[in-house]
Amino acid sequence: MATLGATKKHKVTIVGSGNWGTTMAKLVAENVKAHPTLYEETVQMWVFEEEVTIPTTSRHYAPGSSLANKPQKLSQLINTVHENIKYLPNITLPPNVIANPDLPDSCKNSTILVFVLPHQFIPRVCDQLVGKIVPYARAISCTKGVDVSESGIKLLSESIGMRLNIYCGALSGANIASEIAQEKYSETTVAYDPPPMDSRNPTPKGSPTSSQVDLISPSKAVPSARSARLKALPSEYPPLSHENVRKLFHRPYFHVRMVSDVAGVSLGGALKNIVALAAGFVDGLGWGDNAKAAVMRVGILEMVAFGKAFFADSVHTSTFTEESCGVADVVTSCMGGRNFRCAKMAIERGESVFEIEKKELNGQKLQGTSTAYEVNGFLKSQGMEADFPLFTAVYSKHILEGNVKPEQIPDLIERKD
Ligand SMILES: NC(=O)C1=CN([C@@H]2O[C@H](COP(=O)(O)OP(=O)(O)OC[C@H]3O[C@@H](n4cnc5c(N)ncnc54)[C@H](O)[C@@H]3O)[C@@H](O)[C@H]2O)C=CC1
Ligand SMILES: O=C(CO)COP(=O)(O)O
Repeated sequence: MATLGATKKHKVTIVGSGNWGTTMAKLVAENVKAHPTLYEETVQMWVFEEEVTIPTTSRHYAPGSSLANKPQKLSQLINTVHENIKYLPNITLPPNVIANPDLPDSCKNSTILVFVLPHQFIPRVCDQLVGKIVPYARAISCTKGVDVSESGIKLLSESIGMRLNIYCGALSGANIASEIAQEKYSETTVAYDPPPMDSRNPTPKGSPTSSQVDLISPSKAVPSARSARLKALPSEYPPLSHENVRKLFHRPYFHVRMVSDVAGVSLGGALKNIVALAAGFVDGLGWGDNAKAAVMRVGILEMVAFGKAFFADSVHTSTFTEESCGVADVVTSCMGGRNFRCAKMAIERGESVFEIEKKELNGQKLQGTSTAYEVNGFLKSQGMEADFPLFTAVYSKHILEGNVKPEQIPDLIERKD
């Protein structure tokens, strides 16, 4: 897409700086540098500030220095050594990543906000940004989870969009962050359904009209959520077409497929974390690959069924089967994801997943446990727990602590018809 007439460039902020957040900052910073007509050269990365001490195993540990063994602010350390030694150790960040602990300041005048936070922190972070961002900003949610409240279930993209009155797409895929940070090949799916006023493309045949698209419309699952009117992206900025959004994320080692199914992409990433816990439980019992495959098969069916039941108007089933954010993410997460690894360790050591998370993840957060809890609460409210036996079994075992033993999973997920 040509940038003819554009006099401004997009400013990008990564909202989050964990394992995936820092990896995102790295690859986006590489891309803004590669596309200087579209994007400003520096990328802000909001850091939830904490004090860290450089571990003796770090390449930045200098025994005699005044900073050795002294707690330092994580944001300052990142800007000094160009590494997030706590959440993404041993990976050098490009110098155009600027760590910033001040949330509104990090997002000031940014036209693109990339949300990469554990999902439980999204509401509070968004609330702090209300009125502090440009009204025509656009967001992409890279977070995996859902937002369940008394009013129903929302995708995180919906939740971010509604809280901030902006458009929000989603990025999700078979994406173990540490592999991507090391520039090992992987694929991802970016769902971005740009309003025609952003893309400045002639509206393709069969597409919704401008007046339909410039509303943030909640899915049917949230009947009471409000709709908000989007503010057009000023014409001084390059259009946010699929092509230009792709340029922000695509790297030679990180291949992006653009789609329009925001609901499918968001749901796949959220629900696969429940499946990964189940895979960890059966692996922890020493049951081997066949058991894991059985759990994955049932989990994928429940993911599709969940989309059809609660997001029927928006989800395309093919997103789960054809794109990286569906089956491929289930596979990688059930082989090496944190949810899988912690669930497996929990069974092997006879401890709860929560204890393992605290002991083993050094501040990183699991999303499967809270998602299992939230999805179960929603299913219960719909009287549909029995329709999702795998999601229900994971919740029963690990949130209610011992109602169900992992050995019971095969019987619980067996179809009764
Ligand atoms: N790590 C991975 O391989 C991948 C992660 N994701 C998703 O990305 C999202 C973010 O995960 P990661 O970047 O891996 O984070 P992480 O789990 O590595 O780190 C936790 C982050 O939460 C922050 N934090 C702690 N307390 C906070 C608070 N009160 N308010 C705000 N932030 C707080 C910490 O500073 C840290 O940045 C999750 O939804 C995850 O499922 C998606 C794909 C890959
Ligand atoms: O989402 C992921 C891989 O795509 C990472 O999953 P975990 O959070 O379980 O590590």
